[in-house]
Amino acid sequence: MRSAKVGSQTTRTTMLCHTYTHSCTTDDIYEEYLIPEGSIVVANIHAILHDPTAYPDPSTFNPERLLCRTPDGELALDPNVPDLLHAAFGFGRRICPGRFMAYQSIWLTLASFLCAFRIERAKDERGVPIDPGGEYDWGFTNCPKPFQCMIRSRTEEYETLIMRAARDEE
Ligand code: HEM
Repeated sequence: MRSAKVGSQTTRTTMLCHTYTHSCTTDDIYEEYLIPEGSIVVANIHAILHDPTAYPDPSTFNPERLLCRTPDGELALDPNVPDLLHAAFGFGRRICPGRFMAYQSIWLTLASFLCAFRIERAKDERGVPIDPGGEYDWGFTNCPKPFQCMIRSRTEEYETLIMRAARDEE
């Protein structure tokens, strides 16, 4: 990761282009490039979050990369791994104002979901687990391509609760 002066802000980025988002308030130099005043600049968040020097083997789904053991043997967030939030919500004056709500909503949704459901690979007709493949669409934002999986409630109690909530919604 490198630092680039963009207008009056300092932005951590690996690639700049003149297409979208931040508008330079003065002429600026990034490496050998002149970025004239008024240029629109977008940070390549995908490249930042796939920087192999910060996140080795970045395309592998490996949430453990963010964890370490404390001297007491407890699991904790590894302070040596750059925080994903540094880049995911943008930068400077135009940083996403919904980031706190988004982050808390994602945390609550995932924690509730994982508490109530077990997610496993789907099985074929012979009972062999089907590998989801891990392919992604390409675009301005990337989503996984559709894949099969098996979602089951972890306990009968959860199942009753979920069925009751679904009935109440009808
Ligand atoms: C995971 C969820 C979200 C992600 C990853 C995300 C990411 C981003 C990013 C990258 C930007 C551009 C920042 C920049 O120009 O540097 C942005 C802008 C913005 N986001 Fe979000 N966002 C999320 C959720 C939300 C939510 C929940 C809200 C509102 C409740 C929201 C409202 C906005 C607004 C209004 C802007 C434009 C800010 C401006 O141009 O001044 N976002 N977001």
